Amino acid sequence: MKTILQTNVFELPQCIVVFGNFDGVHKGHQLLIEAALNKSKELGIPSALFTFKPHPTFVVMGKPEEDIIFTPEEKKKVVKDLGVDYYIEYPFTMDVANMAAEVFVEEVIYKELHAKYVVVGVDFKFGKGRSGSIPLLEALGRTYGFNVIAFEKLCDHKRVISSTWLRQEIKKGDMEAFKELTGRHFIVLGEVEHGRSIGRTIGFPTANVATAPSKILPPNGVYASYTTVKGIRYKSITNVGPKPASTLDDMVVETYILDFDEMIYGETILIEMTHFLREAYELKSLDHLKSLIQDDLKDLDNYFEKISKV
Ligand SMILES: Cc1cc2nc3c(=O)[nH]c(=O)nc-3n(C[C@H](O)[C@H](O)[C@H](O)COP(=O)(O)O)c2cc1C
Ligand SMILES: Nc1ncnc2c1ncn2[C@@H]1O[C@H](COP(=O)(O)OP(=O)(O)O)[C@@H](O)[C@H]1O
Repeated sequence: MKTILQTNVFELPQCIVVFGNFDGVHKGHQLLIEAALNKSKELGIPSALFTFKPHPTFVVMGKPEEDIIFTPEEKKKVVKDLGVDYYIEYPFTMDVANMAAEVFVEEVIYKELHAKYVVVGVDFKFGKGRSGSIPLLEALGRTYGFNVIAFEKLCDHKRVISSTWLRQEIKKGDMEAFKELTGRHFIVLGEVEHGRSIGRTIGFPTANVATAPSKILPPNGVYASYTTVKGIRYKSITNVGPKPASTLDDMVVETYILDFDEMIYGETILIEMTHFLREAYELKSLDHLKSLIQDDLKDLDNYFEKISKV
C-alpha cells in the first residue's frame, strides 16, 4: 500500500476512492472498502482510501481529539491488511473546512484523486458547513466524469453499526462485542518503552506501550490478549492502567507475553485485546502482585481453553 500522508499536493492515477473517517474500521466501513476493492478489480484501476487527520469534528470545534478508537498508525495498518492500494491521510485544517463543496470536488476529487468512482456512506457530507450531500456529488460527478456509489448503513440486530457504538462497547470492556462489530479484536499498536523494571524482578516482565492521550481504552484492568512481535503472534496477558509516576492522565498498556524471553525495547508491537478478565486491584506489595498474576495466568489458561473448543 502506498501512503500519502499530511500533504495536499499529490496526483493519483485514475482510481476508485472511498471516503470516510473509518474510526475503528467496523463492518459498515468494510462494506464500503470492499465495494471499492471490487470495483478496482473489475476495472483494473487502483483503489484509494481517503481519510482526514485530525478528525474534522475536533478541528471544527477547536478541541483536542478524544476517544479516538484507532490512532492513524493503527487505522493505516488495518486498511493495509484489507488490501487497499493508496492510503491518503489528508491534513484537515480550517482552510479545508471552509472549502465550498464544489471546490472540494474540483480541487481534490477531480484534480488530485482523478476519481473514476467515489464510494461513500449515505450520510456523507462534504465542503463548508457540511453543505455538500450525495445528490450534489452525483451532479458534480456528471461534470467531472466520476460515478458515485452510496451505501446505506449496515445494521447488526437492527441497530446501525457506528463508531459511537464501538466506543460504548470499548468503555464497557466488552472486547467480544468489538470483535462482533468489526470482525477483528481491539488493538493497541505502539513502541515498547522502559518502565520501572519491576516486572522482571517478580518473574513477569511486561512490555509497556504508552498510548496516545486521544485513544480510547477499555476500563483499567486485566485482559486476555495476543501480542505480535516481529511477525510472530503469542498469547499474552495485558494490564491497562495509569502510567506510574505520571502527573498527566497518561495511560500504559503493558503485556506479559507467554513463552517469550527477548528484550524488545523500541520494537513496535501489536496487542489484540480479546477478553476482560478482571478489574485492577490496589496493590499491597510485590508479592501480592506476583500472586495476582499467577492467578490471572490460570484464568487466562481457562479462557484460551474455552475459546479453543468453540
Ligand atoms: C497480569 C497483570 C496484572 C496486573 N494487575 C494489576 C493490578 O491489579 N493492580 C495494579 O495496580 N497493577 C497491576 N498490574 C501492573 C503492575 O503494577 C506492573 O505491571 C508492574 O508494576 C510492572 O511494572 P513495570 O513495567 O514498570 O516494571 C498488573 C500487571 C499484569 C501484567
Ligand atoms: N515474556 C515477556 N513479556 C514481555 N516482555 C518481555 C518478556 N520477556 C522479556 N521481555 C522484555 O522485558 C521488558 C520488560 O521488563 P520489565 O522488568 O517489566 O521492565 P519495564 O519496567 O522496563 O517494562 C520488556 O520491555 C521486554 O523488552
